[in-house]
Amino acid sequence: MAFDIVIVGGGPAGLTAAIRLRQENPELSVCLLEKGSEVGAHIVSGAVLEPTTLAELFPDWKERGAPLDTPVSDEKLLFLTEKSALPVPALHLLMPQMDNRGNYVISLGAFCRWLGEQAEALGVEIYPGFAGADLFMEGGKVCGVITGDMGVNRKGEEKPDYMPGMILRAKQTILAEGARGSLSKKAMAAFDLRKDADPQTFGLGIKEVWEIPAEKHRPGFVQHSFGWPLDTQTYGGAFLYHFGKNLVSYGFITALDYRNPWLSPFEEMQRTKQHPAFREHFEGGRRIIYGARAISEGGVQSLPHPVFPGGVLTGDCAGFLNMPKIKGIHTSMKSGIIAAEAVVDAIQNGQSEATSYMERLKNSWLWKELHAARNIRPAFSHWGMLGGALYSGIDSMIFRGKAPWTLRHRHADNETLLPAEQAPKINYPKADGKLTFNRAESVFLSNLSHDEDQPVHLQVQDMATWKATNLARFAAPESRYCPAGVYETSETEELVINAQNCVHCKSCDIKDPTQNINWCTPEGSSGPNYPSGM
Ligand SMILES: Cc1cc2nc3c(=O)[nH]c(=O)nc-3n(C[C@H](O)[C@H](O)[C@H](O)COP(=O)(O)OP(=O)(O)OC[C@H]3O[C@@H](n4cnc5c(N)ncnc54)[C@H](O)[C@@H]3O)c2cc1C
Ligand code: SF4
Repeated sequence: MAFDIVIVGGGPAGLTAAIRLRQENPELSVCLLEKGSEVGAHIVSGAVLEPTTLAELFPDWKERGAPLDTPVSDEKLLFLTEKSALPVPALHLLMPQMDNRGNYVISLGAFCRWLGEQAEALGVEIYPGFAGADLFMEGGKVCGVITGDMGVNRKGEEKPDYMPGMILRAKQTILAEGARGSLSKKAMAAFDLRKDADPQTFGLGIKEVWEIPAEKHRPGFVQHSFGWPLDTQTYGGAFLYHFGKNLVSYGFITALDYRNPWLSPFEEMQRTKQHPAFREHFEGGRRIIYGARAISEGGVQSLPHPVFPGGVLTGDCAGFLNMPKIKGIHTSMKSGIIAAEAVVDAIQNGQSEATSYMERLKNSWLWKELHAARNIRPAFSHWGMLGGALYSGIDSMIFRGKAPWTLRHRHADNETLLPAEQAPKINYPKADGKLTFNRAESVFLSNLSHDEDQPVHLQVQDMATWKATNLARFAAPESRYCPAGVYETSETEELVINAQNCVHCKSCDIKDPTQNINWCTPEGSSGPNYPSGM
């Protein structure tokens, strides 16, 4: 099949790019692939939306019925100790990036479904349930993508319902796969796009949605925390947003450059709910959805060159997220708009590379915003939690993001673990089944579908390396960082992979110490089926 443009990924970046392409030139044929069973099925986010880019895309978004129903009404940033919570005073002055006035708490899944409808109304062809499994290369150039085979058994043999992958040819391919995209990783390696960039650094966001009693619901209330339970060298914290009809979105982000291999992001997330500042929000409620996803935290200094022969990178797969704001929706959407305009330009001028993308990015508010935010995340890696918090106050209030230096990211996340014997073990409390839960009960709420009789999509290249490094040196850290309990160590010290539980967060691809685990796309439609509240 041949199109002018193929987009891989139906998140905010890909859908926005699709819409802008057709707004710019309704003659262009645009196809969008989404590996989830429908648009929104694999989407995980907080999500507080800054509506700036949406207003650029559709100035009449209100009349079009965009699902932005809960304006932010009140917000708090708390520094937690084990028993107490200190609110950061004069928040908007000290940390202007945390100012959420004018923003909305949304379900990003519902928002993406709405964007999908807008795209289809403009003539974009959306194919949910189809994963982009490989880049289609010809003459050193990306000429489209190849979708995954369907109907292959665990041994790699064809089943009766076998359907080979399709080649979708395109003049330009827009990769919009979100953090640690599998095709984006291939494109970055094939064209050496990261050669001038700092290592990308990621966080793992784990999230639950709760339904709580109406009398306790405070629509638009936003709370963030830092400090306890993480140690002072680990970056991260919790968020809690009241939205929709008696819903609360609660989650915890743990930076994946953490050092202690005994740390479990899932357990950190569970135990934070027991803190008095969070606990009260869940009392009398019930947990209805669970999910997890990596985010790209590195900022502007970790961005790869986003243009390659035949295509571009947009959104979180490049790393357009503003970490101090904990926001990547409006930035991903903006990169989608800019990418679309550059791609239209390239096609109209018969160019194979959308060379104007970089220049357009550099002239945009997106670049200014990311540039101003660039030193805050690395400050926490350099000076720990308190030093980082102090630096971020100084950077925001005195330098206003214009400090004449740029702090670098020195390590990739897979390089930071200490040997297990040099790190303190962490005793996590047992789940109580009411407020806190174990992984198996949690993954049940991700509504997974995954045919077990298909090739394992978590490819461990070399089991001997796993034994010598992961098991012997780091005490099998994947059994703790995987939020879905996919990895277990058997009694005979073999690695067991429960691939059917994978929620596609991509943390194993990022954090595995020797980069021995490669996350590949499973059959289309596999994975979570998050409902609209997510
Ligand atoms: C827990 C958490 C909380 C967050 N909170 C906020 C917040 O409050 N505000 C905010 O602005 N941002 C927040 N973010 C960040 C925000 O969600 C992301 O920055 C944003 O969703 C990135 O958009 P994207 O389109 O680049 O990628 P994604 O949203 O990740 O979408 C990528 C899509 O591509 C699909 N895909 C991937 N690979 C393939 C493939 N090979 N073939 C086919 N389909 C593919 C995926 O299934 C997915 O649907 C949060 C993120 C997390 C994880
Ligand atoms: S197997 Fe990997 S990608 Fe899947 S849920 Fe676990 S850590 Fe995430």
